[in-house]
Amino acid sequence: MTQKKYVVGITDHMIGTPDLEAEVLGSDVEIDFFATTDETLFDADRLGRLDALLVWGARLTSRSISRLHRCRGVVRYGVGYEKIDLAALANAGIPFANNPDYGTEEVADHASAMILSLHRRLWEHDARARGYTSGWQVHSLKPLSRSNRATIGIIGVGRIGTAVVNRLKPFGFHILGYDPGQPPGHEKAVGYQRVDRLDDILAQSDIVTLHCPATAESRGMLDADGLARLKPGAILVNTARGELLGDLDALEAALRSGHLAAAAIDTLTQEPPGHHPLLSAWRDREDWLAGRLVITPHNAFYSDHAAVEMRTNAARTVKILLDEGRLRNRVTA
Ligand SMILES: NC(=O)c1ccc[n+]([C@@H]2O[C@H](COP(=O)([O-])OP(=O)(O)OC[C@H]3O[C@@H](n4cnc5c(N)ncnc54)[C@H](O)[C@@H]3O)[C@@H](O)[C@H]2O)c1
Ligand SMILES: O=C(O)[C@H](O)COP(=O)(O)O
Repeated sequence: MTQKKYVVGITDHMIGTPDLEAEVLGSDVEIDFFATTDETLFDADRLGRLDALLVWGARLTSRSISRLHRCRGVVRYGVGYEKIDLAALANAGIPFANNPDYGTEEVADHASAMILSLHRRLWEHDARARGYTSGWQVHSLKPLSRSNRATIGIIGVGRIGTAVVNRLKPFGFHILGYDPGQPPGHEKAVGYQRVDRLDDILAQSDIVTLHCPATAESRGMLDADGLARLKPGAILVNTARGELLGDLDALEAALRSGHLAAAAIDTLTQEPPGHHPLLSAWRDREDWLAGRLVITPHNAFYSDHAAVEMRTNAARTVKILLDEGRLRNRVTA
């Protein structure tokens, strides 16, 4: 067997077989496949041989980073990078890149579908219609506002937030956006009303949808305190990161009291989720919660097309790094 020029590590089992990556990386590259998300199982000698590392769900801490002796770059398959210790990578002199564009349309579709179905109270109507004993239309729930009377608050108007604005504007919703990272004028270019304080967007929106990353600043922005600042009867959609919410106790209390009318979440702090009374009520379709909590398994990004694009783009980023010494989509701490 001929000696390969480079060794690229790929995590993890969610990939299945790294065949697409092999095709993009070419015959110069040996792939060392770490079929796990458990970083503690990454073998030190194997890490030490890598010229580049491509990660998906695995956490990457100084434990593994200190063993990447010859690594020229780490690339993440996804957009979010809260599981990557960027400071440790910077200390080790290893650049990092994410994969920003592959699933923007899918996440925007997913969030918009959640918004529209909770706004129309579809799942609550479904639950009621299934259990009806007399009458039919009398089961229409109230309140149920026309879309051009409802306000949507978008927190984080980046790629996905902007795509959500573009999808929902034609329905007539009034759209507010809170994003301190966007320059003045962004709101005109995209077509939303800028709000400069988090508290204001929480207080003014009938529906709040989260599209910002999990950072030291944004973690817990909708904990018990944040939820209390929402308009009574608001709807919450979270396709960004579970860490933006507080614990499930706070979400349960807000749903039980009715302060939060409904919530749809694609991302949780713990995935898959453990045991919690709120999750049991959701699994058991308890009457008080029926149709008011929608949970999807962190698949907002997924379509068959996005999955191929994600893997191909991420592998191409590694290929460019190895061939040209240039890391595209570089992210700094
Ligand atoms: N559920 C999924 O499958 C899935 C898929 C892709 C991305 N995501 C999540 O969605 C997030 C957004 O992705 P994107 O591609 O739009 O990223 P992006 O970088 O294009 O946009 C994020 C925006 O959030 C803003 N922001 C940062 N901190 C903020 C804060 N504290 N308050 C308000 N705004 C803040 C930034 O200025 C930026 O404009 C990602 O960070 C990731 O966590 C989830
Ligand atoms: O950040 C992302 O791109 C999405 O959330 C999907 O990737 P992840 O599930 O690996 O975070």
